[in-house]
Amino acid sequence: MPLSAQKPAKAATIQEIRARKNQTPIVALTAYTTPISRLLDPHVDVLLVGDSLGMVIYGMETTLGVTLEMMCAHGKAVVRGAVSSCVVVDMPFGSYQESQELAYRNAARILAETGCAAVKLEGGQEMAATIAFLTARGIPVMGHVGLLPQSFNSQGGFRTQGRTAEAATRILADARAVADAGAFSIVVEGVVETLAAEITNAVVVPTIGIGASAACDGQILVTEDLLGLFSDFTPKFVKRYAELGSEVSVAVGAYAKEVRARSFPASEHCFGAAPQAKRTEETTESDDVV
Ligand SMILES: Nc1nc(=O)c2c([nH]1)NC[C@@H]1CN(c3ccc(C(=O)N[C@@H](CCC(=O)O)C(=O)O)cc3)CN21
Ligand SMILES: CC(C)C(=O)C(=O)O
Ligand SMILES: [Mg+2]
Repeated sequence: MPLSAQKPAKAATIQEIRARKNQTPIVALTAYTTPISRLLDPHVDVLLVGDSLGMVIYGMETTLGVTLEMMCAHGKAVVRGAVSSCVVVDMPFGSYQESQELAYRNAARILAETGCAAVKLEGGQEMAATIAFLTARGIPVMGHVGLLPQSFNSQGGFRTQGRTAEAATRILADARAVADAGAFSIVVEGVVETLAAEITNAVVVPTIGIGASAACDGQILVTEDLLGLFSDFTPKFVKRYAELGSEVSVAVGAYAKEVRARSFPASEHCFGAAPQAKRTEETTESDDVV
């Protein structure tokens, strides 16, 4: 295959994202499937295959039940639809916390199976050594501090973080540790604006906020949230740019009504019977002309 027929190399994209510190904001969104990946790709810098897929497309109540197999399957689908954006895949709960070696094995599997550019993992100072281990061995890592959905049980639910001075100091130290360990960017989730600004000023890599104010170097949202396709909950930080859930409901309601009234399918949706005159002895049921 000639080089020109191949997708543009994504390897440089990590450097491009890293270089966006204090530049124009990084635009990021989640994607879990090829068609959504294709639709979003021209508009965004980063496509995150988030473990939020457990809640958004598998109906789980938290992200704790998401598996490596699910992340690999959806990661592969998103990479297929992405041309110019940098695809990052979340490491699921239990796939990286136990040891640096296990984290490396699972991150390498995600990169090898999906063709994504980087992985993301949740955690601050306690994950810094793991981030250093991966980045030193060729696996780009996006960090994630503040509200950590995989720490649902220890953070007391999906709660805004860093409200006390002590907590804010710890999260700032988390972000510093993750940046020092070699992460190329950091998701900052669910923290008050002053803390998001402090973190963004303190680290040399871009911060990508979700529920973390405009003080960050970029923004990310769950795509289904902004499209109005997910309504189990709507956090305060979500802005709905469309109401596709309502549109789906209207369209499907119209289809159901027409099927019941036998007005769908109409003649233009039907394969006409072959004209009698053209039928020959050798025509069989199976090769009937449509
Ligand atoms: N669809 C979806 N969107 C998300 O943003 C998202 C997921 N799923 N799944 C994984 C995590 C969970 N997230 C969440 C979920 C709920 C709130 C929430 O209800 N927050 C309250 C504030 C709670 C508090 O601080 O006490 C809010 O009103 O925003 C926040 C983040 C973010 N992530
Ligand atoms: C919301 C983003 C940051 C995420 O981690 C996810 O979608 O899983
Ligand atoms: Mg996630």
